[in-house]
Amino acid sequence: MIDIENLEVRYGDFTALKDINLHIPPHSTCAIIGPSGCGKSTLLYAVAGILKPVQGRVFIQGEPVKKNRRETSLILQNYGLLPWKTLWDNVALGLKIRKEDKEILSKKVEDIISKLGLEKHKHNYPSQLSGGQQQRVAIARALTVGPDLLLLDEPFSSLDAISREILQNILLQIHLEEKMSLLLVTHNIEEAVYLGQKIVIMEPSSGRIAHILENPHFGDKDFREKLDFYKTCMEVRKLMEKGGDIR
Ligand SMILES: Nc1ncnc2c1ncn2[C@@H]1O[C@H](COP(=O)(O)OP(=O)(O)OP(=O)(O)O)[C@@H](O)[C@H]1O
Repeated sequence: MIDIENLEVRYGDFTALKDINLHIPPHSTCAIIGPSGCGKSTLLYAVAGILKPVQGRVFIQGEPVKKNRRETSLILQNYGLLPWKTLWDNVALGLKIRKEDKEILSKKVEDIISKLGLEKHKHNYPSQLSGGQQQRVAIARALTVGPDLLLLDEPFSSLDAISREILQNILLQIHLEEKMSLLLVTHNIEEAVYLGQKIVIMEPSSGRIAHILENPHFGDKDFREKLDFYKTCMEVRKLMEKGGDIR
């Protein structure tokens, strides 16, 4: 699905990413974790085609990455909802832009609103919704266009622990049902371990990957209640604490 080869990204003279090599197979998930400023969002934006590398390449499904790839959906931290549009219209936005047939659009929007448990609020505006509901709307909007790759930048960082877990469950369910690949940036170890089939740990400040961990327990909806979950969280924590020493 995603192949990153020797990627280097700079902001002016500052090197934000260096020597990034990563393979993410089709229909799989990957969580990128590391301290603030280590380059997580930069990596996500390079995969989204928003940032151009100075060296190296990113391929999606064998094609060099380009901005506005139709089958890639990006969800940002601030949800990106239009405050003057209702929940229904916000969800419909991507399909309207693509000039989808009205009847098909309506059916797709209703289906996804129902899947994400938002029916009761469909005529409300974003300001009338909680943070968790707004995040669900952002996910619903991203899903209407049928992406094969969903990119998420700290999607649940502003939510309380329970709302966060509910949305993580929804995301896992959608991934398991629709087989869409997920690439997720997070600060949160539990989130990375629950949602990452592959967990990429970034070095604190060199812009490099410190470690890539395969997560054999990924996909178990009850994983959080199992000892292996805590063991994997501890493993990630230790690797993060070792920081630059682990390469
Ligand atoms: N537009 C920019 N111009 C210059 N430097 C930037 C720019 N955007 C990010 N950086 C720098 O690049 C580095 C990586 O930033 P990035 O946002 O990718 O980190 P991050 O790991 O996502 O951080 P956070 O967890 O705080 O969101 C940081 O040192 C940051 O200061």
